Amino acid sequence: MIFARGLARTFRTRDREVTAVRGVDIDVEPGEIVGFLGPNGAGKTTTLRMLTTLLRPTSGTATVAGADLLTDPVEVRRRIGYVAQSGGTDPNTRVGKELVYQAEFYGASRAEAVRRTGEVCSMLDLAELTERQVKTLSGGQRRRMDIALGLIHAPRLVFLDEPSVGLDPQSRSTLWEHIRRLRAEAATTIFLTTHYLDEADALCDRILVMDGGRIVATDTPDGLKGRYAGDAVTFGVAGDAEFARVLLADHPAVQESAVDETGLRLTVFDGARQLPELMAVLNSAGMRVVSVQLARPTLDDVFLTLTQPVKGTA
Ligand SMILES: Nc1ncnc2c1ncn2[C@@H]1O[C@H](COP(=O)(O)OP(=O)(O)OP(=O)(O)O)[C@@H](O)[C@H]1O
Repeated sequence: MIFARGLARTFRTRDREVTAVRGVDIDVEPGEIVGFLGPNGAGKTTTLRMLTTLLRPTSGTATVAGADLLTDPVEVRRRIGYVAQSGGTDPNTRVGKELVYQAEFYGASRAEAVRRTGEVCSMLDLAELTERQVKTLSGGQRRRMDIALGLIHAPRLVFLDEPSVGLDPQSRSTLWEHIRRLRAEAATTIFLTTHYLDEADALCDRILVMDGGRIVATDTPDGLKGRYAGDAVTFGVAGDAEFARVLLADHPAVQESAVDETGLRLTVFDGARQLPELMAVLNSAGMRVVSVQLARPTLDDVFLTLTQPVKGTA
């Protein structure tokens, strides 16, 4: 659904050149929900704007929803939906009217526009709100309306730029349900940017992590956790914990080791699988293990492992 190779963008300011995106390859399969993560200034928005035809790449090629980004941007635009961070909808207009207008803008007849408005409203639980003025909607309802606008022409691929920013936890989880439903019921492919690692974890089949204009990792949320941030394993031992540490510190799966008041603390890649062997090493040296704890890493751990703070930014 997205096939991009070497996509790059440089901006020229008055006194210097800023390379925002340094040649990225992106592959997204039909029906996937893919999350785009990265610290401020990583190049996410610039990449999204290139993929949605709003910004011309300095170099590289891409096919988006089956159309060529460089030679056929008009067709790309017809085939995709783009939901920006804050909608520019007139606050006084009514929800249903705005959706019908948007469908007509994409070339639908009035009857077709009304039918399509009914469909998206039912999918996003907006059917009760079509007569409401936009300014009376709650934050969560407003975001759902923005998404409905992005879906009105039934695109096969939709880009969501930070979909749940500013929403309370309840509205966020409702929105996530709706995003999952879009994929389940309409087989829509979804490419979203987010700063919330829990959102990426809850929603995405795959995550691309961007840093310094490059994609530094691509994997499933669990794959990233397994690969880039080891599991925390804590052994309580009867006897000398430092001796236990020395026994295990050089084991190939052990990344870090330390002793504190809770016992021997290890960072272990693929901890659940390694645990029996680590215990066997201790047992065969005569150490008795009295307790074991295994904690999986969070995406925050992965994110901090993979991304570097940019100098000069907070
Ligand atoms: N029009 C522009 N002119 C000059 N520099 C720009 C322009 N747009 C973006 N940049 C620079 O390109 C880099 C990447 O910016 P971009 O907005 O793509 O990052 P981002 O990952 O979306 O960040 P955020 O999470 O803060 O939205 C930054 O250093 C930014 O200052």
